[in-house]
Amino acid sequence: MSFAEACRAGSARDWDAAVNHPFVDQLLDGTLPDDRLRHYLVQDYQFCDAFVILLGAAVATAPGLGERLRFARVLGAFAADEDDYFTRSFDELGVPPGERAAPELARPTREFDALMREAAGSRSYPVVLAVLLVAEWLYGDWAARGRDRDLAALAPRHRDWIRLHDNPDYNAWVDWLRAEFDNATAAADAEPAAQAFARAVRLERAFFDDALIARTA
Ligand SMILES: Cc1ncc(CO)c(N)n1
Repeated sequence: MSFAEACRAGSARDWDAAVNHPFVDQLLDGTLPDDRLRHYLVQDYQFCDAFVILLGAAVATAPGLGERLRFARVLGAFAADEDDYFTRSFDELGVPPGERAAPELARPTREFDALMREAAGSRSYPVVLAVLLVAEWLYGDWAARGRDRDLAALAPRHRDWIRLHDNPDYNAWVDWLRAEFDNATAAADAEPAAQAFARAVRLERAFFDDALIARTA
């Protein structure tokens, strides 16, 4: 078992709970109420802010030009496609500018933000990779559940969020990140990376929990 697989196995309860979360079930079924999607996307747009910082830290701490360019390309694609998705969905859901830019943060959002900023500040490539890998791999895992569904029947704000996290480019990026994580942790003290990995998985689960239980603003 690779180190990445061992980390995932060590967090299997939280990982599986997140991948099979009722939020994901409802998203895949097209039954997710708009007020829940709205809450989730408003919080996730704040997640994206620190995620861009984390990708920037990956650019800065990667061992060489090849890896640096890989992160830089993903950063560019993220800044375009993902931001377009948010803008379109916020328009459809009638989210006002203030709530897009500076909403009240839910607790898992604050904690995830803190974890990503800490990881970026650590300037440790394995720790940066651990948090990036969880965010991308876990999202790839739940989105892959859509493969045996008729996604064409879904509203674009549901369908596009699933497809952003399950397409050939995205899947190749997750595979690459996983291999990079295995390499980087083989060459360094892996314990801080393993801890960051476990913390990130807990927060992914909490992030979905919050999306379903939080009160509508
Ligand atoms: C909370 C969360 N985790 C992971 C992703 C995918 O990077 C996302 N958009 N939001």
